[in-house]
Amino acid sequence: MAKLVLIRHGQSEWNLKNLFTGWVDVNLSDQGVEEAKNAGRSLKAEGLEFDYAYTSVLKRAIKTLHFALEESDQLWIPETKTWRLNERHYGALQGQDKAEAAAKWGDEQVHIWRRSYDVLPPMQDVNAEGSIAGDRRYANLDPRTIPAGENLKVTLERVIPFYQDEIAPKLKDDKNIVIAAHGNSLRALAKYIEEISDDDILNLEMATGEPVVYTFDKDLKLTDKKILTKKAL
Ligand SMILES: O=C(O)[C@H](O)COP(=O)(O)O
Repeated sequence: MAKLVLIRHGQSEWNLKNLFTGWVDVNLSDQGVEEAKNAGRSLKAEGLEFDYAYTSVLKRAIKTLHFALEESDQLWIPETKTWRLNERHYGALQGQDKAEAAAKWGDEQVHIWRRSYDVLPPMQDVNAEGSIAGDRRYANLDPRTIPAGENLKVTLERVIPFYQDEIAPKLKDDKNIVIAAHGNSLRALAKYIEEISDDDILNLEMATGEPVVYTFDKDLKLTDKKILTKKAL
């Protein structure tokens, strides 16, 4: 029975400041570091042992993975970083205050940008401050692949092929996998794995630093989902 564990990164400095973040590479806050370590302790308490780890190319997820693996004595396992697990690109909203955006455009519009399945945020100008143009970590990507703003649907369309090609075959081979990534790249994965409808995905939230443990049978049918909540520690 293969296990797949999803961990949303611990609180980031921009989560703390309530800023739209997306592809901006911000660090974990002090609380986020503690959340990541706690996640690792709960993995250890559950006896979860992994064969492979995956994360994004953003430090809040990479560090969360490392803190969690260190706390569970598994820092040695093979690890892959990919832009495909990055947070959804929040377009021109990146860097803006979420409360100020709600005051400017209205709560409903901001909620639609944040949680609707297929409404795109305003696109980011390639020359805008904080744009990833020229960022070495994306240098090998086809420029047409680099987003200027994504909704959950577009995020899912880049996350799921990676899952199908890289992760699903390993789960089928009975390997245990941990993924440390982001609220919306993980919502996309959860939507696919749990077969959540386009409407119902609006209501799925991923808490920071709370591992979600999926169990699959040998045909990759989902047999169990368990959330290791923070208060369980
Ligand atoms: O990118 C961000 O701002 C957050 O990581 C997730 O944002 P959300 O809560 O609006 O989905």
